[in-house]
Amino acid sequence: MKISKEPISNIVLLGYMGSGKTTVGQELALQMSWRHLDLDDYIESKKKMTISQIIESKGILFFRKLEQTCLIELLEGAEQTVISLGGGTPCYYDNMKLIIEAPHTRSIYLRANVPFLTYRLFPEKAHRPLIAATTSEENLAEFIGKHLLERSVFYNQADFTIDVQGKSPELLVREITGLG
Ligand SMILES: Nc1ncnc2c1ncn2[C@@H]1O[C@H](COP(=O)(O)OP(=O)(O)OP(=O)(O)O)[C@@H](O)[C@H]1O
Ligand SMILES: O=C(O)C1=C[C@@H](O)[C@@H](O)[C@H](O)C1
Ligand SMILES: [Mg+2]
Repeated sequence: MKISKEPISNIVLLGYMGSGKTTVGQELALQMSWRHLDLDDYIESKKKMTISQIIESKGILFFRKLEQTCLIELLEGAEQTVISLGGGTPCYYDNMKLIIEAPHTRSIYLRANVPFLTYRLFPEKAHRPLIAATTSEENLAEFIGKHLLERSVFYNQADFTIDVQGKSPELLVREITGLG
């Protein structure tokens, strides 16, 4: 965790798909009267395409490079801002280093377990290109289990971790604003 006498002026939310980064980020920004920026939304409005369309037409590598460019743009301009990342953002290139070293910025991992993510994501898989093709909850759980294990190495580098299971967005916002 960084040690800084400067006040925190940005919060970055990270975690697996479906952990609530967008939902909690919106609520947190509202409560703090800060700006909310969602990296997936930023990419989509910049390219005027959905993430699914970008990955389908240009490929995953193009998307990951674009994601890093956009991450840097958001971090550079941020002040009193809550930034909700995409699920994979911290796990590519040196993105996690960029997040950790961003000035006046606190990173928070919204952690959820495999059964919870499977339950939440299965009905919503259609607009999430990495899991859209999974055919059953069992297949999805197996995919998430392996994927989360690989990604946790990056997520665990966040300044703070909060477990999200069974908590409303409002309760999560209270936990986040109560962090030291
Ligand atoms: N704390 C919560 N309580 C109840 N439902 C929630 C909560 N957080 C998120 N949700 C719901 O879970 C789903 C996924 O949430 P959300 O889109 O915010 O996740 P995400 O982490 O931004 O996912 P992605 O990485 O795909 O962008 C949405 O239907 C949302 O309404
Ligand atoms: O977990 C991931 O790799 C992704 C999550 C989404 O937020 C999007 O950024 C995209 O669908 C990729
Ligand atoms: Mg999101």
